[in-house]
Amino acid sequence: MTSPISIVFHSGYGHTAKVAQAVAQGSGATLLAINEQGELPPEGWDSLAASRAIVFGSPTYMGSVSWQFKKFMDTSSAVWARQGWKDKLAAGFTNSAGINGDKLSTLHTLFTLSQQHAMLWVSTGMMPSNAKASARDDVNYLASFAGLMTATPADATPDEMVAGDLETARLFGQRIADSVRRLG
Ligand SMILES: Cc1cc2nc3c(=O)[nH]c(=O)nc-3n(C[C@H](O)[C@H](O)[C@H](O)COP(=O)(O)O)c2cc1C
Repeated sequence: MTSPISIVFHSGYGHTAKVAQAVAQGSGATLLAINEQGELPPEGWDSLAASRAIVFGSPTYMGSVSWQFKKFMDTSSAVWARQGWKDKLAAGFTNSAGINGDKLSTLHTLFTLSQQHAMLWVSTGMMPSNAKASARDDVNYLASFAGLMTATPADATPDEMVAGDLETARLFGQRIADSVRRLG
């Protein structure tokens, strides 16, 4: 059976793809990768049209989404014109090198995209790990509420990503799947 949840994402070097896979593990979502030309796979737009929830994912490049993701955003204006995604659930995630790195700016871009499409935004719904005893591997160590944030040191490979961040991504995926079940 096709999943009611799609994850549409771009990843230049494989790190955001790893996060997307973890969100998919938690949510059972279908992955739709935007390629280096900023294009969806052939079935992509139809899959999005059939989805109950769409999760947007992009690396943070220069404090915003990648140009490939922005091309997808601008192409989605055709869907916007007929309000094709109205009342679908939406959520977003971004990965970058810095612990901060202006990731919130990217999440705001994804949120604004969802609101232009009249979608219903799902937050992380997770408490932060922000106590003295908290460790980098704890769930939601980056303390993000608006959407999922993960941070990968600039010289780390996708296989060296922080396990706690990937667990946070799985839990975020579970919350999106729960939201789909609850809201129908
Ligand atoms: C063009 C470019 C711009 C970047 N800008 C930022 C930035 O603004 N903030 C940050 O923390 N990291 C920045 N980075 C680092 C990436 O976010 C980081 O390497 C990330 O893991 C890349 O994800 P990807 O492998 O999915 O492309 C930038 C990397 C590139 C290539």
